[in-house]
Amino acid sequence: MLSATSAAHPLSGLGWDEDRAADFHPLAEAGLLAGRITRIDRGRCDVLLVDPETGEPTTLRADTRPVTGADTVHNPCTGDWVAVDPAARPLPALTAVLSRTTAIIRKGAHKRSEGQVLAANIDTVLIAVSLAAEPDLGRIERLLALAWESGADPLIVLTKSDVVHDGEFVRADVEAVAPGVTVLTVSAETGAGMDALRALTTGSCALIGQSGAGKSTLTNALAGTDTMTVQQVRSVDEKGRHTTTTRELVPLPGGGAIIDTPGLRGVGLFGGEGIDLAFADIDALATGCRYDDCSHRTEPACAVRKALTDGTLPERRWESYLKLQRENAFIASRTDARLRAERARHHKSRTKAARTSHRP
Ligand SMILES: Nc1nc2c(ncn2[C@@H]2O[C@H](COP(=O)(O)OP(=O)(O)OP(=O)(O)O)[C@@H](O)[C@H]2O)c(=O)[nH]1
Ligand SMILES: [Zn+2]
Repeated sequence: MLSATSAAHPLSGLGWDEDRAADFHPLAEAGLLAGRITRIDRGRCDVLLVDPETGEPTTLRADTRPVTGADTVHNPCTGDWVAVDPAARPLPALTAVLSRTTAIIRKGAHKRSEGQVLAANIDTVLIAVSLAAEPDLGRIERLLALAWESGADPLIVLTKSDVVHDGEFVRADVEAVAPGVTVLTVSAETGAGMDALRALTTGSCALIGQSGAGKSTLTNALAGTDTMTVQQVRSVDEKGRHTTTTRELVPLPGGGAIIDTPGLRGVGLFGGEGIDLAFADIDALATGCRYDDCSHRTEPACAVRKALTDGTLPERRWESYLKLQRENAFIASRTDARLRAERARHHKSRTKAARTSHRP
């Protein structure tokens, strides 16, 4: 499991470093243990930490409720570094979630304007795309925006290269929609490309992508284990059934760790900076427009429209960009409205409390 090469700290392979240790210092003084959440389900989580008696890594089941509240983005999730009170009864309990360096956050389900955290404290977001089906470039752009927004580096992994002959062509198409992002072609089946992938997954990684993209198979191949259940029946339409139901962090033999996530169907974005990074080419084009505030609609000397006319910027990509921008503006407005409502409520209850206290 965790290699013994990390003489410094048994969890350094998982990203425990001096900064985190410094953050944690006062909590350690209070008798709490530092650990990383490897999986989480309904009020409980598994935390990988160092057993204070043996000095060896061990997994402890802990209660997440003391640090769980209405603010979904700040609730503990897989990959979080946490403080555990080992003496809590009837179960050890989480008492704090350390601040995150990165986090993949998507828009929560049910059209609510809150975020759902898929994975925390990762260095690389692996976007798995199956070569067995026609790649959906729009979906890849969306996942790239989600990945960039997390603060981690995206890496695209085209899976199942053994089932196609035109893998290199697809790779060129995908590279064209992923400026600045490495695109690897792999087969977990034959092992092709897996060494290159291993070389790039030495830190903490999270795998995202559609159901059936081969995420669990990749996780198992990288981890050299069968921790994740792989879909047994492969559907003809490649949509697959959802096999992975929980996000799990699996330590990798060469150091580092991988978090497998359940297949994502519709991914709503939560935050817009990732869009700008995913469409860095459009950003760069826009600097060539005559007007700084060009809307790229009717202004003269618009570099974006020129690129659309001469085909340098494909219409599909431009539409995809506008769509994500619109969606993000909508989310931002809803989030602000919710925050405004919250503040108003808070204000109202404070005013009411003040009035009551002034009445006889
Ligand atoms: N031929 C071939 N099949 C593969 C490869 N990798 C995965 N598969 C198959 O693709 C199917 C889906 O793989 P999974 O790993 O379960 O996909 P997943 O992305 O984890 O799916 P969810 O857990 O539902 O999100 C399984 O039948 C795998 O055997 C590969 O490299 N080559
Ligand atoms: Zn313009």
